Amino acid sequence: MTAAVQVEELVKRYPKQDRNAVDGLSFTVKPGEIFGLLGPNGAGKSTTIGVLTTRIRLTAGDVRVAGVDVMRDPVAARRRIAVVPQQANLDRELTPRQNLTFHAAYHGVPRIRRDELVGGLLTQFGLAAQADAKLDWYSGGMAQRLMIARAMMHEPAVLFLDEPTTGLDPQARLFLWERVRELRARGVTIVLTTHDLEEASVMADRVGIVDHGRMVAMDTPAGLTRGLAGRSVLDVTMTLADGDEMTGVVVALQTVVGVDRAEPLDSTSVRLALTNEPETLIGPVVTLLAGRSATVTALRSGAPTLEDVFLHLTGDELR
Ligand SMILES: Nc1ncnc2c1ncn2[C@@H]1O[C@H](COP(=O)(O)OP(=O)(O)OP(=O)(O)O)[C@@H](O)[C@H]1O
Repeated sequence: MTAAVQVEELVKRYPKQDRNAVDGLSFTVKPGEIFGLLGPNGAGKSTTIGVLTTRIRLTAGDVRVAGVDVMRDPVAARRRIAVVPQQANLDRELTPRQNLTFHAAYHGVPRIRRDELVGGLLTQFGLAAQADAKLDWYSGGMAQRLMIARAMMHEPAVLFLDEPTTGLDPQARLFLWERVRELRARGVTIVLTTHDLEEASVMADRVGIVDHGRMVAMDTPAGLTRGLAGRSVLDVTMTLADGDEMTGVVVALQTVVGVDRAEPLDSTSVRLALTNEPETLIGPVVTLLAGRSATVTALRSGAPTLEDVFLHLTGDELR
């Protein structure tokens, strides 16, 4: 079976830069899969998507979408893909229906097929009632739904979604996730870039974590968290002594044997990634905090999340 996306040893070096933005990246996405591409800022995700969507010329490597080589035949590649950017780029002079039909016409979809598709997509994305209204009053959620519906008008094999639910409320997010799953059920392959690790773990069949232009891990979300087996987490909520600061507490907790990493969750709580069982850490942690005159008000242990995997692999320094 032809892979929906095939990236082999991709290298991209921007002009006048002394290092590669993408540095020998390889991955494959199967047809009908939702693949999440994750990574810290500057890791090389946008550059990779730019190459896949023919916007950026690669320096070296072999990149194919739906079997088409993006360098050899970018026009054919563009016919097989659709991109939904993070920023709304709808035509506000047009109605939602016109946004869809004009897009399809631009892509050479015959009128009969356009008319067949438009009604179904407006209904699927919950936009049928406003199909002929002015776009001006569209909410962020509606605009995002319309952009995905529009992207589907030329029936792409692969859909690229950049941060699809950033800024949406929980209802809008769930609605969108459901629609994206429906597209997958119809055989559309989805490549998702996101900083929302919950979105990645809920939505993606597989996740690739990129750092410094390389793939540092690739598996199902469950497989990635299993990889941190034995590394449970302990969330500690406390009242600090007057004059004490969370940064100092975090540094101190980092020194406790069995604590792999400590990171502040907010001004009163810290998450500890553990290499030992949580029960064995409660005593030392409470004692250390008591020594700083801090009072522990809540303790919660749990399994690692995709966020823990992400931080474990990419470190916690700011990029
Ligand atoms: N047009 C450009 N010219 C020069 N360097 C660039 C250009 N675009 C990106 N870079 C650099 O390439 C590297 C990868 O950037 P890229 O935007 O692909 O990362 P990213 O993972 O998408 O980051 P983010 O999550 O912040 O969007 C960064 O070091 C960035 O500064």
